[in-house]
Amino acid sequence: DNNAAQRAAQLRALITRYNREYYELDEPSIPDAEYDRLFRELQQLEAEHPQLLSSESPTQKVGSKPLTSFRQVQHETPMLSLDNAFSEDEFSTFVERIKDRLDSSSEIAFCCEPKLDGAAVSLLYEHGVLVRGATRGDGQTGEDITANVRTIRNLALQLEGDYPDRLEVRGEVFMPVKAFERYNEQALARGEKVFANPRNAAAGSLRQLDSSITAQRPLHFYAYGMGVVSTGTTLADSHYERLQQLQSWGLPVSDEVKRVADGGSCHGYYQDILSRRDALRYEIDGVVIKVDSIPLQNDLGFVSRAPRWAIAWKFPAQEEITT
Ligand SMILES: Cc1c[n+]2nc(N)[nH]c2nc1OC(C)C
Repeated sequence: DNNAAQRAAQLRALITRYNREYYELDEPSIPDAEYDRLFRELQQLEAEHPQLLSSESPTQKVGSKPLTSFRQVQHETPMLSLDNAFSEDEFSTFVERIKDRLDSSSEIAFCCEPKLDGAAVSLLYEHGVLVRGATRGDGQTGEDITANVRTIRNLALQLEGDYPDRLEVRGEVFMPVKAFERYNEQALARGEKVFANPRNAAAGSLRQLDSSITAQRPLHFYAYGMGVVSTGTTLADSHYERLQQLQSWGLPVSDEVKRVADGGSCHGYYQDILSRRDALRYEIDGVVIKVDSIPLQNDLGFVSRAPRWAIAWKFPAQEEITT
């Protein structure tokens, strides 16, 4: 609406002037915190009204003074961590414990996913528009990295289909291996810092205060779950089908996700992904096995911050490649 457009124009003029003061006159007329507030207000306006976004905006140009800190975000539902299994026996114990708790003799379906070695994020879409990105932080409080997640190469800024009014998507931001190697080569040639591994590259790029630097990093995203979803939305009662719903709304999900009929079949999935580990476009450090039924997940609940209904089954550590 046009008062958003007027406010955005006013902010662009102010920030452009403060950039000039900061870079050319080296005598900023306002404190950093005030500049940060205005800059974030413009970023937020542009996130909520994509039509206001222009390449001329100071939020899109390298020359803008970087933020001095990130704002905090309180996750409406905690972003959980995962218990680990390091062997077949430990995984089998996980399955047996679930069967005992559910007192179910019938088989339980599981959703099997690759465990990407990147950085977990929460993405909030309102009326189909990406309005906020946040790091996991401590699970309760994360950092607002909206400007940075907007630079992710394969991310929909606008959803499609019959998406909910309000949808929080959770997933992993990662740097594909080839892009990581290319990035490091170029950084080395420019005498700049190289990253030890794709996980550090993704996490480091997301925590960049200057989003125009993040924009130069080839980041990707795969969704693996939902956070808050507006009431009245009909969601599948299968995790696997919920991931398909996310795909139908235009969100990327790894094509290695599979649903299997019982705990025994997870071993085959683990071995299959392990055997193809070096051929995958992204680094993984295991697989994540989840009870597929949402009602059963709710019956099982969580222990402290890790769900009883999911486990990360980790691979043996790869011999460290030294770059
Ligand atoms: C922390 C986490 C990480 N991952 N990674 C995948 N693929 N799924 C997944 N789920 C997670 O947590 C949910 C089980 C809540």
